[in-house]
Amino acid sequence: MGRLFQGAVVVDPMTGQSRVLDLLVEGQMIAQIGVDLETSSHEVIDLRGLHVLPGLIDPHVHLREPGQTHKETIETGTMAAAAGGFTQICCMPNTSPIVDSSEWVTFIRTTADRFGYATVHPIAAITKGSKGEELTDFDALKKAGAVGFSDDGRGVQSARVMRDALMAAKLLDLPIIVHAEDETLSGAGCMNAGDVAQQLQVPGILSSAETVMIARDVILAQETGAHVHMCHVSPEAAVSVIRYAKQQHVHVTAEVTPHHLLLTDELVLTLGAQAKVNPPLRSEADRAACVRGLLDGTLDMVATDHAPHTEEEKARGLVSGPFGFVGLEVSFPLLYTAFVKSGILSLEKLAYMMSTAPAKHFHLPGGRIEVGGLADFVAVDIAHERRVDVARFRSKGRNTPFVNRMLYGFPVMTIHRGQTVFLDAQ
Ligand SMILES: NC(=O)N[C@@H](CC(=O)O)C(=O)O
Ligand SMILES: [Zn+2]
Repeated sequence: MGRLFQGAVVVDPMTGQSRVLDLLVEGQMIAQIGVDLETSSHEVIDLRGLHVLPGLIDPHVHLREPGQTHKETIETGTMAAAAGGFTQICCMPNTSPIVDSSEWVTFIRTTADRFGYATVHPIAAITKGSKGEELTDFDALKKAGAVGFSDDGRGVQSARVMRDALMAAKLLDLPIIVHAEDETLSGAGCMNAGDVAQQLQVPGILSSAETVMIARDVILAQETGAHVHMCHVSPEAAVSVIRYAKQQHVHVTAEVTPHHLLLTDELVLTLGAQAKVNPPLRSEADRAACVRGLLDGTLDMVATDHAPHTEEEKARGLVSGPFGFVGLEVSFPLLYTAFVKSGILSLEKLAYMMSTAPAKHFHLPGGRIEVGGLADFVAVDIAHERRVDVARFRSKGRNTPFVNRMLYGFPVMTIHRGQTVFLDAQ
C-alpha cells in the first residue's frame, strides 16, 4: 500500500509547467505520477486546491547546535524548516564550538536524521575556530558529509588564506561559501552606512565592506578555477561584480535573502534592533538591484539566512544586540506574495530558485518531482491570506521584521522522504 496524494497542481520548475496530477508515494520514493491514478489499494490524501512544489532547499541556516541551544536546536530548527516547506537545509558552522572537525559534522547529520523533519547538510568551517588563519581538514570534513566550507558570521580577512582554501576546495569539487566582509571597513557598524545611520547617529557598515571582498574572491576564484558561492548578497555594486564575473565565466554562484529583496534601512527607524541583520538592510537602490539580479539570474538562489536569537538578546538594542532574523517559516509566503502574486515572477521560477538551483549548485538530491526521485515535496495554499503569527513558530526564534504581515502561500503539508513532517492544524 502506498500513499496517493491526489489532485494538487504539481509545479515543475524544470519545464516551467504546472498541471493537476496525482503522486503515488511508496516508502521514501515517488513511484508514479499521473492523471487519475488508481486509488483502491492506497491511502488517499486529498490535495485539491493546493499547489505542490519540490521540497524547498535552504543553503544558509543557523541551527545554533552545538552550544547555543537557548536560541535554537537541531530539533526546533528542522521543525521550523518543515513548517516552512523546506525538506533540506545547509547549516552554518558558527556554533559553539565552531564546526571545524568531522565529529561535529557527523553529530549534526545524525541528530537531524534521528528527528527526521528535514535533511541537514552541514557546511564546515574554512579555518580552525573560524579564526581566519589555519585551514581545517577539508578531506576529512567532506568524508563526514560537509557540502561546502564557510567561516560565515565572519569574513576571511586574509586573501592568502582564501586563495589556499579555494585551491583545497577545488580538489574536492566543493564550494567555498563566502561571508563577504572586510572588517577594516565594516568596523563596529550596526546598520547600513547612509542617511538613516547618520540621522540615528549610530556607526554604519559600508557597502564596500561587502563588495570589495566579493570582488577579491571572484578574482581568486577565476585564478584558481574553484567554485565560490556568495552568501546573502546585498549592495548594488556587489550584484554588478557578480554579473561581470559570470560574463567572464568565473565559477561563481550567489544567494539573496527575502529581507534584502523586500526591505530597506528605513525600517531601522521604526523597528530598531528587530531590523538589525548582517549584511545590513541597505538602500532602495540596493534592494531594487537585488531583485533585478534575481530576475536576470545573476543571483542564483534564495537563502533565508535563518538566524534565531532570543528576545532578551535582541532587547539589548540596535547598537549592542545581535545581528539576524529568523526566516524558515516565512520565506516562501513572503516571496510568493511579493513576486508571484504580483506577476513579477512565475511560481515555477520561484520553485527553481528555492529548490532546484540550490540542489544543482550544492550537488544535493531533490529539487524536482520525478518518478524514482525522493518523495520530498510541499503543498502550499495560494488561495488564502494568513498573518505571520510568531507565536505559532516552531523555531525558538521570534526575531522577524515581518511579524504580522498578511501573506499568501503558506505551506499546508510537508512530505520528507515519504513521511508527513508538517501538517497545518488550522
Ligand atoms: N546574518 C546575521 O545577521 N547573523 C548570522 C551570521 C551570518 O549569517 O553572517 C548569525 O549567525 O546570527
Ligand atoms: Zn553571513
